[in-house]
Amino acid sequence: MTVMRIGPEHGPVLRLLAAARPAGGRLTLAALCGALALGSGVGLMATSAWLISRAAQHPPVLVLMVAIVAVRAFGIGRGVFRYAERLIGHDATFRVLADLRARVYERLERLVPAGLPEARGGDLLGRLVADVDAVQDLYLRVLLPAAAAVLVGGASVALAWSLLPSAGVLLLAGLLLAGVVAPWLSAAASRRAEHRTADLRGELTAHVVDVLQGVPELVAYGAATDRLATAARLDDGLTRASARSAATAGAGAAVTALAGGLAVWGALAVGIPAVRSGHLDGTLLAVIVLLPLAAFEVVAGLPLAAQQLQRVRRSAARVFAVLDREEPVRDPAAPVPLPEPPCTLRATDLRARWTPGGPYALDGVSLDLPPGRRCAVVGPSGSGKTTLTTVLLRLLDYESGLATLNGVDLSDLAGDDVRRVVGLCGQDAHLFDTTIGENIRLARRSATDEEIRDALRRARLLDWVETLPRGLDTRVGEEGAQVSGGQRQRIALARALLADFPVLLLDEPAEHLDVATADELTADLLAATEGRTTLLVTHRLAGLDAVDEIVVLDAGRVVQRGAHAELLARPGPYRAMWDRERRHDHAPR
Ligand SMILES: Nc1ncnc2c1ncn2[C@@H]1O[C@H](COP(=O)(O)OP(=O)(O)OP(=O)(O)O)[C@@H](O)[C@H]1O
Repeated sequence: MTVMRIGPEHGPVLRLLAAARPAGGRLTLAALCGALALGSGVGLMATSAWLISRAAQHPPVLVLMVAIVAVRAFGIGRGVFRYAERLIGHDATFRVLADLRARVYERLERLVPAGLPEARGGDLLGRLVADVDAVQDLYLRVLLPAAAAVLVGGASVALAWSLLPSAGVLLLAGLLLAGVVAPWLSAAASRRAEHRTADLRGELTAHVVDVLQGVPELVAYGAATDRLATAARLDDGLTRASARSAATAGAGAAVTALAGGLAVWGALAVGIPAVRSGHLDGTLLAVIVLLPLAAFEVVAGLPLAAQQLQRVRRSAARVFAVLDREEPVRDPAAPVPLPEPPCTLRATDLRARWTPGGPYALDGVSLDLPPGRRCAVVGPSGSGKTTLTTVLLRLLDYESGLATLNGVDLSDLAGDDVRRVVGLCGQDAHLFDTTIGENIRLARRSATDEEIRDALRRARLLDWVETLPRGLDTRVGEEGAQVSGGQRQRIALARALLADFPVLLLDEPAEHLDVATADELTADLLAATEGRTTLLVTHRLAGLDAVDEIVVLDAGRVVQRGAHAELLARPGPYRAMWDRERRHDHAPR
């Protein structure tokens, strides 16, 4: 049997169903338990109705025994099956969600930084958390209740029909009104509101994250009021959309209650004449009258489910938009195995840009990094330094020219393999809210405390760590907030040193530090990387006499290259940058 392949050309709901295929068995079992729970409810009502009527005739108690046992069984079964349905249904759903969330996260990892130019952090967070959460409703609140409603609704109609066909027809009509027409109307009325809800929630999360991250600037510039007003406006929109959804849900519930009431009256209207004419046993009248009460419980959740389906559709579309996003760098179908170290990284005449048709951020850049060589790339802001490291890390494809690792084209290697050999310590290296030791151990889980100390020693931070009462176990706070900027960068450097990448890229590691701290850090990291293949991106020139070659970039092109002394010896951009830096450093403050 061929299984239909579901892909991006299909709707989001169909794709969610396909995503649940591995949990199909569990979901079916949950649906069955749900149907048995609702069926027990209907059975309980019908049997109790008969029992009460029959008991009023004072028959021998043995006549009632089977019904009494059935009432007990249905009563217990209702609770047990409901519990089993919740347990199995949630277990299956959370497995599907965990898998989906992991897929979204993996895709985000591959998309950043070039594949999501317009993305906002909060919106992505919303997609990863709230939207993935929202799709659980498809399984728990739409599929399972709908499956149970079809099974139990059908069985209830069949039971009513077998007792009195006209009561069966009335029950069927009522159930169709409450279980098909009301949900359809609810879905139609709430489609816009539900779609707006998912989008507004994403916008509000993005805005709130943006505001929270910028609290110091907003307070300093007195701009908080404006940003809070925008948050309040988005929140109002969300409240209005939610109120509309709630009103529609209320209307759906009202239609269901009305249909249920009409079905009870209808059953009375056809049942009494049937008893009078002898077509229905008097003890069964209570059964056909009370049966709709239980049967309508089966469809009561469907208008809300139809509404939730709209919400799920929108959230799923937002999740699939991330999953379908084209990767900025495509791994080859059959990647070439990673060459063994020592490694030579070479770039020849590289041209690369961030957007197709946009300006070239790198326009003919060549670079040679044989084992042990240290190069610095300098140049004004926007000259393409970071773009070069991004290409060498295989996070952005180059358009022409060639970049090779031991002679193998980077494009023939898997990106993850390249990043096993070429490591980055960036200007905003992230510190996790844990201890200094754990932040460094991230580079190598098996590292011993002694190896971590050694990395810290090379990053010139060990003396400071040893003065701390808790040493390596000192917590660094969120984003390293409890350590200074210089210490943060040194922890990141120690991490990169511990990882022991054959080729190390350092992208402006001293960027956010004051001049004295920055120069000290640069000197220390140059001492720590002696003899290692290193590319240092910087716009400060102090200390660069220690590297083998300096490449000067401007507007994506190499405008000068050579050793520090050579470049200073002749007029040119490097000497102009150097003179500017000196003047700035010696200017009175
Ligand atoms: N993620 C990105 N998406 C789109 N364009 C980008 C991105 N990153 C950089 N660019 C563009 O590429 C060009 C080179 O930027 P790049 O960040 O490489 O310069 P840089 O020399 O590292 O600058 P700085 O010293 O300020 O970090 C710039 O015009 C910049 O606007």
